[in-house]
Parts: sequence; structure tokens; C-alpha cells
Amino acid sequence: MSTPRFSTNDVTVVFFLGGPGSGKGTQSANLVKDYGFVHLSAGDLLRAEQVREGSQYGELIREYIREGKIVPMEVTVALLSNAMADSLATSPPPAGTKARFLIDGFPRKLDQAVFFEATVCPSELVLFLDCPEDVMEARLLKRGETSGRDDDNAASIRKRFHTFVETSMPVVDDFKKKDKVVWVKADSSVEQVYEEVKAGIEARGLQAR
Ligand SMILES: Nc1ncnc2c1ncn2[C@@H]1O[C@H](COP(=O)(O)OP(=O)(O)OP(=O)(O)O)[C@@H](O)[C@H]1O
Ligand SMILES: O=c1ccn([C@@H]2O[C@H](COP(=O)(O)O)[C@@H](O)[C@H]2O)c(=O)[nH]1
Repeated sequence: MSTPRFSTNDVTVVFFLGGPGSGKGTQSANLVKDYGFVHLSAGDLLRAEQVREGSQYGELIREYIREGKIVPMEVTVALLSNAMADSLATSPPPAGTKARFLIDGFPRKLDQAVFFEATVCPSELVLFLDCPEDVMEARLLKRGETSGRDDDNAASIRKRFHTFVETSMPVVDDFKKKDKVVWVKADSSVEQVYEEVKAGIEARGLQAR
């Protein structure tokens, strides 16, 4: 049995899950401002690695993202773990407080969850945005007009929804059985969703800082 790289005595990890376009990135910005989270998006880290000069994974990541598939977990977990270490080294939390990491769009597969918690850090809770597919699809198509993302098009969106239902929802269900999920309906306005997010996490003991 390996020891996690970071101790829950020093670090609080909140996983942030929800379908593509459910609003995770949008809500993360609020949570960073009010709760002192460091926001780490697994998708953003993969996109940065995809274009990093000399990366051995660039082509693989491009292909997986376009197809809406889950990149092999060793790649993503290493990126997240190193980003956490960099953040702790360069911007440590205020004295006497634990660092808070909001890990957006991860874990998307059960094996990722198990591997991350065993080798990097166990999670404190899971924030889940529940949004109907038709709402998410409309948001993503609109975002695709300006995002420049390879996967904000109708064909990739369909594949991402499929992966979400088949592969990522079982992760949410598993954490739900462990009573670790804050479940928020996400088809209302950004402000209304945030009110529910705040109420949900504060009920679990995470206060603004
Ligand atoms: N509550 C909301 N009401 C209307 N539009 C929203 C809402 N939340 C987010 N959006 C918009 O929907 C789009 C998708 O939101 P966002 O990027 O936050 O989703 P996401 O869950 O991070 O998506 P992905 O997983 O694909 O990166 C963005 O253009 C955002 O401005
Ligand atoms: O843990 C992860 C997270 C993401 N991916 C891939 O990236 C894209 C885009 O993710 P966003 O969260 O929407 O930015 C996703 O569809 C996957 O292909 C991954 O493989 N593993």
C-alpha cells in the first residue's frame, strides 16, 4: 500500500464533477474568490500538456480529447499531483490553514479516483452539478463559437455525453454511497447555482476565507 504524496492534515481536496457544460469552470471562479481554493482543471492541464513542446503525450491527448475519451490515468494524475506540489511551493496557504484544492473535471473514471486517493491525496468531498443534456448541449455549442476548443462541436459533444453517462456517473454514484457528494441542480442562473453550491459546501463544514 503506497502513502499519498499529500496529507489530509495539510491539504483539503474537493473533486468537482458534472457533465460537459454543466458550469464547473464558471462556478470554480466564484469558489476560488470566496473560499480560497486553488482551482486545478484536469482538462486545462491536459490541453496545456498537449501543446507543450517536447511532450511525449501531445498527439495522444489531442486524439482522446477530440473523441471525448478518458486519457490514461497515469498522465492526468501526474499532471495534477505536480500542479499541487508547484502550488504549495510557490503559493503556500496562510499560516495555520490547510491548502484547498478544487479539482475540476476529475476523477472521470473509477480507477482514476482510487489511484489518486491512494497516491496523491484522499478527497474531502465531491461537488456535483446536475444539469440536463439539452441545457448542456446548448451551452457548449454557444461556447464553441469562441472557445477554440477541438471538442466543442456537435460530434465531440455527443461522444463526451456518452463517456460521461457510461464512465463518469459511476464515480459520482460510488462517492454518493460513501455520503461524500454535495449535489446541486445546475440548470438555473449562474448566481442561483452558486447560492446552492455555497449552502451545500458550508453544510459540510467548508467556510469562506
Ligand atoms: N448557470 C448557467 N447558466 C447559463 N450559462 C452558463 C451557466 N453556467 C455556465 N454557463 C455557460 O455555459 C458554458 C459552459 O460552462 P463551463 O465552461 O463553466 O462548463 P464546464 O462544466 O466547466 O464545461 P467543460 O466540462 O466542458 O469544461 C460557458 O459558456 C458558461 O459561460
Ligand atoms: O481527468 C480527465 C479530465 C479530462 N479528460 C479529457 O479532457 C477533455 C476535456 O475535459 P474538460 O473537463 O471538459 O475540460 C475530456 O472530454 C477528456 O477527453 C480526461 O481524459 N481525463
